[in-house]
Amino acid sequence: MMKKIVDTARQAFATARSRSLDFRIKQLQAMKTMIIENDSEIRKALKADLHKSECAAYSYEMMGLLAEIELIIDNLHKWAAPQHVKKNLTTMGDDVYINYEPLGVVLVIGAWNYPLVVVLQPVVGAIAAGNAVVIKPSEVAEHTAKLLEKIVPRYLDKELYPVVNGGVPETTKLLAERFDHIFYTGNTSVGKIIMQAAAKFLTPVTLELGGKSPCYIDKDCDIDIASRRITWGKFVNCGQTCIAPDYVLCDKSIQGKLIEKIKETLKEFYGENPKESQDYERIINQRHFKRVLGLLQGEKVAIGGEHDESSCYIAPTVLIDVKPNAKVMQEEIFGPLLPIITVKDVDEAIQFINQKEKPLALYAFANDKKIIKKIISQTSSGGVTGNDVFMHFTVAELPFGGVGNSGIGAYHGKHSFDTFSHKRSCLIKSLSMEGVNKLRYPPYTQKKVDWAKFLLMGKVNKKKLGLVLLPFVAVVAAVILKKYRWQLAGRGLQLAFAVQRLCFKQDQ
Ligand SMILES: NC(=O)c1ccc[n+]([C@@H]2O[C@H](COP(=O)([O-])OP(=O)(O)OC[C@H]3O[C@@H](n4cnc5c(N)ncnc54)[C@H](O)[C@@H]3O)[C@@H](O)[C@H]2O)c1
Ligand SMILES: CCCCCCC=O
Repeated sequence: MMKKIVDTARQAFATARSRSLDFRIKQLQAMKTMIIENDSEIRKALKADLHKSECAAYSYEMMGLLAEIELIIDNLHKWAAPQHVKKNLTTMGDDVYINYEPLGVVLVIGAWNYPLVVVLQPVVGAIAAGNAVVIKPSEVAEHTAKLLEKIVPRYLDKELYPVVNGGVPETTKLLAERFDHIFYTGNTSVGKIIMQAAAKFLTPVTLELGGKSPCYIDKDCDIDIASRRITWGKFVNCGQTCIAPDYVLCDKSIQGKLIEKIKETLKEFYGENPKESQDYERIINQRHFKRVLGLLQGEKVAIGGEHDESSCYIAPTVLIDVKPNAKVMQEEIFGPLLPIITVKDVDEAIQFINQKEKPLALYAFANDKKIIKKIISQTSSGGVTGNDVFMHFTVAELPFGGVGNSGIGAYHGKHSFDTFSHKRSCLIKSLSMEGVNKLRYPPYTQKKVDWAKFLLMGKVNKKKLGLVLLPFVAVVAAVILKKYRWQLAGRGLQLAFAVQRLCFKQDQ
């Protein structure tokens, strides 16, 4: 069955219909219509999967997707146009450009936490670049996965963009097929499985993974503002956001104030009891509920800690005086627990961050921008936001992706188009001017090498460059001295060529 789906997509790609820019734009417009016409079904599915409110479903999933589609539609002609490049003296008369061409059949595998946008946003980029795309939503967000399987074929070309649902066995079968690119969003261990499967066919991969994204708060900082921004970023979607601040690093002297402000903010955001708030999501399933709860064991709870297994509810929870070797510090939390670890200064924070795998995001709050710049220059992460959370993710011009353990490659906006395109180097020469090519044909002489150096690399010693230019200077001088122009020009040229020959001979 998987073979048939992939073969059909490949045959459809071979018809070349997905290469036409008009076709791509029509498909993207159809996807936009799909989201608008199925607005309420999408919101219902997201509610059923993660208890997302109607507003959250729109703001965190649909809006970003619609904005991405519009951005791509508006810019596609410009991005897809051949890009002419700077030429050297030997290619001056040629047509030299980069041609953006589709890769072929792409596999997009999505995760469950933002099950609409993390599946469809890469698909938008892949369609824009002219590919066929096999779409594999996460089975863990089953309502959204089923909805996508139902609605995508109603709007998009069925052969070029099939939706395949299923769990590990189905994905394993899909991965046995040959693709021209695999774009995977999910955890790091499965990322390694994907890369291994891709290696069999030398298929390039984009791996959008996760990790423990640190959040440093300098003691000289507006704690009130920092707490509000961090509380939002940590607890939105019940902590199940790839770029959520995973843990806080701060001076012990501000820990108390931080707790107090986070408590106040939680009350403002979710009321006295977050369980009753329509804006507070749930853990995706019992397996993840148990995993997250397991990370709480033995820790000092400063805020929250309440939970209810039957509804997969875990209250926004803050842990204090957490030891660096605690269980909660060994894996990405991906749930509503915020450990605070105290450090004595920014240098200790940097050291702490650098001892761990490179994270997907990094946050730093400080009044003094130099401290933020210092952290940026002495650490590495997929992206950084200073004095806020998430914001680098929202700028389409910035590539979104990880580094090291948090991922390979990036997407969003033009970066998505690039990810799913092959940049083909093209040069078209005329069949005339064969004389110029003598330089590259045997028999080779030092004179030819010197000319090649000059023409290709612009490499010539100043003395020699002066001599090369001498004939032209002589001509100009002769023109100025109108009276003797032809005689002088002739003599000048003769003289210059004689000196030049002498010079090249000496070098050989
Ligand atoms: N970088 C990003 O953009 C981004 C976005 C969302 C989530 N994430 C990360 O994803 C992780 C959470 O997602 P998850 O991994 O739990 O999602 P998941 O369980 O939905 O898995 C992701 C996909 O991998 C497939 N899969 C699972 N096991 C597999 C296997 N053994 N072989 C082949 N395919 C398999 C699933 O079918 C699914 O489609 C977190 O680490 C989070 O940080 C990253
Ligand atoms: C507003 C943040 C959305 C992030 C979605 C991708 C990561 O989980």
